[in-house]
Amino acid sequence: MTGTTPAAAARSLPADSAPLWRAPFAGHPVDATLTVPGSKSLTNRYLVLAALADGPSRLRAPLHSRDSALMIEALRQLGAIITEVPGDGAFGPDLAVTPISRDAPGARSGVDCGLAGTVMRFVPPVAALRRGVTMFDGDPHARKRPMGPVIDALTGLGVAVSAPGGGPATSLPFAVDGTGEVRGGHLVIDASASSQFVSALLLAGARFTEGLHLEHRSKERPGKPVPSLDHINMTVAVLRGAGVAVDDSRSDHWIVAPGPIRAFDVRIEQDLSNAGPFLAAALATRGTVRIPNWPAATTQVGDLWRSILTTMGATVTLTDGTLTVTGGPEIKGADFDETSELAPTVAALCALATGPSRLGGIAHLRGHETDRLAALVAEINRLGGDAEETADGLIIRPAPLHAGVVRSYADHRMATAGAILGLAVPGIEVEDIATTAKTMPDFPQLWESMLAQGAPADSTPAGSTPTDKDAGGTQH
Ligand SMILES: O=C(O)C1=C[C@@H](OP(=O)(O)O)[C@@H](O)[C@H](O)C1
Ligand SMILES: C=C(OP(=O)(O)O)C(=O)O
Repeated sequence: MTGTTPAAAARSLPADSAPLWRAPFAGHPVDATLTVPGSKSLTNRYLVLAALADGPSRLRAPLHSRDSALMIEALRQLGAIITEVPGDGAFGPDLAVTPISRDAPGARSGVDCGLAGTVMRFVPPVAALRRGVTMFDGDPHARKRPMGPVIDALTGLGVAVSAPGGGPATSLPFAVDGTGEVRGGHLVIDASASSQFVSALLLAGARFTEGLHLEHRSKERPGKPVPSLDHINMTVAVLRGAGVAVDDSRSDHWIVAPGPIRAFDVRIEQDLSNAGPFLAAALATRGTVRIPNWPAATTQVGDLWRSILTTMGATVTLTDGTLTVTGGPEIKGADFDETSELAPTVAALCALATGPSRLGGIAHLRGHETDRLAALVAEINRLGGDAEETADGLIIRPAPLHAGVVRSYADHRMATAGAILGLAVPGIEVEDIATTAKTMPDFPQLWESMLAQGAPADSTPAGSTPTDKDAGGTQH
C-alpha cells in the first residue's frame, strides 16, 4: 500500500467546512487486483437474525464500518451479546452473537441509527419484541429519511410508537414501547419509498406470534412498485437459510410462517456494490481491475455490474471466481432501469461517457443518505457536466468536465462518485472523504493502493499531496 492516510491527505479547514481530499488523477490505465470488505446488507441482516435466533451464531468476514457498528451497538442495547473473535477475513475479526434473551426484564434503551437505513428500519421491529421502551434517533439527515411505513406497521400490529413529546411519530426520533410479544398477522404497507420497510418486517416476522402476511399497496398510485426488489429477495434468502418458511410466490405479498430462527455460522460475501467504484476505475482509465472471490451465485444487487459495465463498453469476464473488467476505448452512454444503490457510481461513469445516458426507476433515491438525484445533478453540473433530473431518475449528456470540488452531502456513494471522476479529470477534490466510513472505512487507502499497483515507475499518486481548499475549483 502506498500514499498517505486520508487524515494526512486532507488539510485541516475552518470548523464550518469539511476537509477536502484531492482525488488521485490516474494518468495511466489502472492494472490492479483487489478485494473489498464484507457486504453491508448481508452483515446487517445476519446481525438482526442472529439477535433473534434460537442459539449463538457466528458471522465470518463481516463488514466493519459505521453502519455495522451502529447495528451491533443497537442490538447490544436490546440485549444481544456481540463479541469480536479472531477470524481469517482480510478486513477485521469475525463476530460471535448470543441472541437477545426472551426472558430479559424490561429496560429503557436508546438506539443511535446514525444515517443507516438498515438500522433505522430493521431494529424497531426487534425492539417491539422485547419488553421496555427503546428511543430511536440518528444524524440530522436521518430525521428526514422516510420512516412512516415502519411506524404505521408497528402501530397496526398493536405496538405503541410515539414521538418524544408523546404524540404520534412519523419519522425519527421516536420511542417503541415493547411488551415482549407482537401479534403479527396480515398487514398492508406502502413500501414504494424503500424496500427496507418490507425487509424490516420480514426479518422479525417469524418471531411474531401469528407470523406475518405482508402486503405492499401504494397509496399514491395503484401498481407503484417496491424499489430495490433485489434487496427483498436477499432478505427472503437469508431467512430461508435460517430455516424460516417464506412464501413470496405472489407479487407484492410475503408470508412468513411463525417459528424459530435457526442459529447459523455464515461467511459474508464481499460488498459487490462497494466493488463498483473500483470496477468503474477500469472504464475511467481504460485499464483492468480484477476482483477475486466474486460469488458464483449471489443475492447482491452488485452482481449487476457484470451487465452494466459490459453495456458501457467494458470487457467483463468471470473466470475461476475472478471478475475481470477491462475498459474499452470509450465509455458508452446507456439507458438503465433500477440501478438502485449502484446509481451514483453509474452516474459518475455516465458523466465521463461519450454518449447520452438515462437512469430510470430511481425516484426513491431522493430519500437516501441525501437526495441523490439533486446531489448528482448539482455536482456533475458544477464540474461543467450536463445532468438533469427527471421524475424518476437522471439524464446525463456528454460534456467536458473541469477541475473542482465534489460535495459529498455525508453520502458515502457521492464521495466515491467524486473519486471516480477524479481518476479521469485532473484537479477534482472531494469534500469529506471520511464519510465513506459508512460502509468502507478504508476506501481512500484501498483507492490509492489500486492506483499504485501496476503504476509506471516514475508516477506519484496524485492523492498523496495535501490540498488547498481553493485550488482547482470553487467551493459553494
Ligand atoms: O436492505 C438493504 O440492505 C438496502 C436496501 C436498499 O434500500 P432502498 O430500497 O431504500 O433503496 C439499498 O438502496 C440500501 O443501500 C440497502
Ligand atoms: C441507500 C444506502 O444506504 P442505507 O442502508 O442507509 O439506506 C446506500 O448504502 O446506498
